[in-house]
Amino acid sequence: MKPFGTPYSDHALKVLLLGAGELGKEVAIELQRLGVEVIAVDRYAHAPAMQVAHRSHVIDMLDGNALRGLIEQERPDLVVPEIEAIHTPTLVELEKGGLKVIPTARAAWLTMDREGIRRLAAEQLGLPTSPYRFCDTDADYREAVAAIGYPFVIKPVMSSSGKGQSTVRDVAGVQQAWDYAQSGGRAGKGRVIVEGFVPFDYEITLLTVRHRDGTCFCAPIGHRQEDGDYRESWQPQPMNEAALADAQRQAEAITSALGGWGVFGVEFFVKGDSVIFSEVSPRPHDTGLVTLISQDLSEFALHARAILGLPIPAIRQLGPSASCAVLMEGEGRAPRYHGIDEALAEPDTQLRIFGKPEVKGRRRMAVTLARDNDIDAATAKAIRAAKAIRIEL
Ligand SMILES: Nc1ncnc2c1ncn2[C@@H]1O[C@H](COP(=O)(O)OP(=O)(O)OP(=O)(O)O)[C@@H](O)[C@H]1O
Ligand SMILES: NCC(=O)N[C@@H]1O[C@H](COP(=O)([O-])[O-])[C@@H](O)[C@H]1O
Ligand SMILES: [Mg+2]
Repeated sequence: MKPFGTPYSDHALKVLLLGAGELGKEVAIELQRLGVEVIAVDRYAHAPAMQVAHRSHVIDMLDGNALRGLIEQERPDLVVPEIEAIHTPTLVELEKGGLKVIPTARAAWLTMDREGIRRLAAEQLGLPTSPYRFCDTDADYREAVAAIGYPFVIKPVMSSSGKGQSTVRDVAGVQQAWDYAQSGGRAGKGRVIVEGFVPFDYEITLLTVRHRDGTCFCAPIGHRQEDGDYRESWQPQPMNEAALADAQRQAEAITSALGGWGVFGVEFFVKGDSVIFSEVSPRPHDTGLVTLISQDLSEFALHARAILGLPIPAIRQLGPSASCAVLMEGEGRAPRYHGIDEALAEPDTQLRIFGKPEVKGRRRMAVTLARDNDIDAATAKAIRAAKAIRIEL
């Protein structure tokens, strides 16, 4: 293996993070600990990962020319996508010329669009999924609704964190859900997916790590979502052996089809023994923030090790744990955080404040982490800590 260099020198090992949010901030910290030079990129200044990177750039990552220009200027050893909204065809092109993209440019391209990953999972690999249809027009949509029936979930094909997503229970909600999907996608108006609603018992994220010595799995993470965005997550989610084995089999199938090295967040719905694939992130997952307190190597440390070609001989569980997202709603800049002392008063509790410079609408600003004797106690403790925090604009 090549020796690691020194940051700011001409032999530095350079990582370009495309997306500089809270997940990238933790990846940047882990890379820094290994002496890697980290360059953070996002659409706005002072993004969380920029605050801990060696250097940063503000560009529109959906602009192929801007993206190409920056990569040619920085000449990184690795490009690490942190969000989906990137001009991935440019990454595919540059990869042909030798650029290394994590996990692969094709994986970033396929997963930025719900259609790419759904067709790969359901039609090529035969994984069980909800029934689905893709629609471009109002007429397609009406046909899809008739075919799929109620309740259904509609999402823009390009969106994340529940943006533009609705669950529709009867005919009264059909039009409003279409209008919301047309305004909530990151690429503006366009294609949507209509999915049959899966009446699951619980849902999980199975963090799957592809590294130089093979594939390994973290213990399953259970989570609760509201408006398509995660509120609390906990680990380990109890599962029967058959369901866990099936989830691991499906995670292995989808991640090996995507290829490359790194952490993947594979999302499943579980009903009884049946495990239904939902989607996959070829990068650390927000519900995996719990691993900051539940594992000796968090999902961010695992991502850093995997992408650098380092060994992962073991992942140690530290005990039942939970995370709770701290959201803020409103409009303004430079918020103040009150109640941090109260939030950290109980043992085995931690907090990460992301340092986001601005709020417009609803935004995740921090996360609380807790460990306890069981997942219910850990979740209740993480929620108490989150409730203690008041964010003032
Ligand atoms: N077909 C479905 N049936 C039942 N629930 C669903 C379905 N699709 C989505 N959901 C619910 O909405 C949540 C968010 O959906 P999904 O993961 O597809 O959105 P997302 O915008 O990609 O979110 P993220 O980027 O945070 O992963 C799911 O975790 C689940 O709780
Ligand atoms: N579900 C995906 C997810 O959690 N992504 C995380 O949120 C950031 C965007 O936050 P913002 O919308 O507040 O800028 C992203 O950069 C990533 O860290
Ligand atoms: Mg999801």
